[in-house]
Amino acid sequence: MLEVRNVSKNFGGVQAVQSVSFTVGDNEIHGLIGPNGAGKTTMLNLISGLLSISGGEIELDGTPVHGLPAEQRARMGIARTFQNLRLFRNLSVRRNIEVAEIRMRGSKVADPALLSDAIDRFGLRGVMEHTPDSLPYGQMRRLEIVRALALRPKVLMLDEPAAGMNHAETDQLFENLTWLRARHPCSIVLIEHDLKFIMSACEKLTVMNMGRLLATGEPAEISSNEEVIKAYLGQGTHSNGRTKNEKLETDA
Ligand SMILES: Nc1ncnc2c1ncn2[C@@H]1O[C@H](COP(=O)(O)OP(=O)(O)OP(=O)(O)O)[C@@H](O)[C@H]1O
Repeated sequence: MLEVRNVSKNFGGVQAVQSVSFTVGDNEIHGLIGPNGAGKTTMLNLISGLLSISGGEIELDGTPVHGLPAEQRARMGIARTFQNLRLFRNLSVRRNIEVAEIRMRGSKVADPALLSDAIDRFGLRGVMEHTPDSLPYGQMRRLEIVRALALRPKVLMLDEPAAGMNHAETDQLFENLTWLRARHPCSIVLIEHDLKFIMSACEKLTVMNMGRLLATGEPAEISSNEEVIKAYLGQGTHSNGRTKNEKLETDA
């Protein structure tokens, strides 16, 4: 179980995260949502250790992790993908996966069967010797997820995994995450703007707005929460589940 308690982060005068608390249960798919600039990516960076907290506590299975370096947290099972992909562009897909494994575990492949199954499931088997740049965007995002599995995560954090994907790819991603949880039980924390995806994929949601916690609970509770509707959902949802803001950004 991942517990975030009263966590804050200041960048100089900017209070990006202000005393936010939420809990991610074992084997739960938990969505982190909110408008642009709400502090979602900052929260993922604080949990993974890319940034240090200004206040509060983060615990994994009762062990405080907020004082530990990112690599140690990764070894304990906190894995993630990035909003802007961070793949080794000059290495093959195979090496990208192996490097993650070597760096974090000190052994080549900790769970070869899991990785092999994930490579098949996420459609990477036929492109193992290709470099990431030669792959369609959706496949690069899938590679990031498989690479994170090399750490055999307890908590897998995905920053906008459906960004840039078409409807068919988003549906496939949903099926893949369902498959993954059955194959390798772990908690999944998802940042996503695709509300249709998030509402069907997640069992719990945490909503942030301007650095603060707006609400945390089950999707049905959240979608009828007046404050959430006012700050986020009420921005106008399009048929693809995206908000007006995003549509405008896409159009720009
Ligand atoms: N390294 C940084 N230095 C200064 N300010 C930062 C830094 N990183 C984030 N911020 C600020 O913190 C706030 C929260 O940003 P963050 O990227 O976490 O939001 P977000 O909810 O992930 O937004 P989006 O949905 O657009 O990705 C914003 O005001 C942002 O400008």
